[in-house]
Amino acid sequence: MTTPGLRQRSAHTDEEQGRVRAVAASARGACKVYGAGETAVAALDDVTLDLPAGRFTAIMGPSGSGKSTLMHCLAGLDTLTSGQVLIGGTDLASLSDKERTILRRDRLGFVFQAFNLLPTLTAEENITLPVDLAGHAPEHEWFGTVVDTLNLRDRLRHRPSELSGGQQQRVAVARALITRPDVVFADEPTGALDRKAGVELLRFLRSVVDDLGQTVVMVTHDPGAAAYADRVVFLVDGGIVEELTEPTRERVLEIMGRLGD
Ligand SMILES: Nc1ncnc2c1ncn2[C@@H]1O[C@H](COP(=O)(O)OP(=O)(O)OP(=O)(O)O)[C@@H](O)[C@H]1O
Repeated sequence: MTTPGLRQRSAHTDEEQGRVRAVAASARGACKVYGAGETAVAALDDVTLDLPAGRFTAIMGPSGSGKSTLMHCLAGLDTLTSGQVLIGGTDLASLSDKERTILRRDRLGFVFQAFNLLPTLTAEENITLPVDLAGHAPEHEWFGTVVDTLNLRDRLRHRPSELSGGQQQRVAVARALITRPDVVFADEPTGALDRKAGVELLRFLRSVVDDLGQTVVMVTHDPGAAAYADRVVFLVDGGIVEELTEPTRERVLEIMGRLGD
């Protein structure tokens, strides 16, 4: 996989201008323990992390290092044992279950390895589902921008079974973006795609960040995929052990080798 030029453009611009970015989401002293007593597992061990707005962050680490747990806790899909998660300044622990569900629906987007599209709905209906469920009308201009950025304009009337895997995942990304979320969480988004479709999807995710100013966080095992991010955070045994800005596949591979994956 080649390193895209677009990523370097945004990273350099930031550096040159010394710009301080807003934080879209953060974890503060985040700990998560599963089980109790002798069988207790510390899946997250004092993680403090800021996710800057308008950036693409990848989370990597060996199997069992806590990547999914971190993403699930950041996204309010799971709760911490101690510490804090803030989404745009809102402490998730201060919300009731219902408020947290609404925050997830209105302010976060999700893309999973399996596309999770509804088979009976068209691509357009799948994309607008989150706003339809919230009882809002889709913003036409934003819908058009998202559809054009993801090159889905001529696929809107197709059902998922009439789309390639890559196109289905682009519909899933468009659906994640339709509410203009604070953060899009992507869990192995290229895991079910062949190499070519995977590269294409990563380029689209890059342009979602560069052209639409969205914030993307991606868990991946693939060093080539991580190289599309602005920054890679490496977890081992539930803690952040290393960070890399302007990653290349080679640098990511080298660090992962050192971390024992
Ligand atoms: N629901 C659970 N109950 C008990 N232990 C859990 C649970 N979920 C995760 N764990 C444990 O927490 C640790 C971190 O798991 P997690 O799934 O976050 O790692 P990961 O880095 O995403 O792994 P992988 O790359 O294999 O998906 C592991 O030791 C795992 O066994």
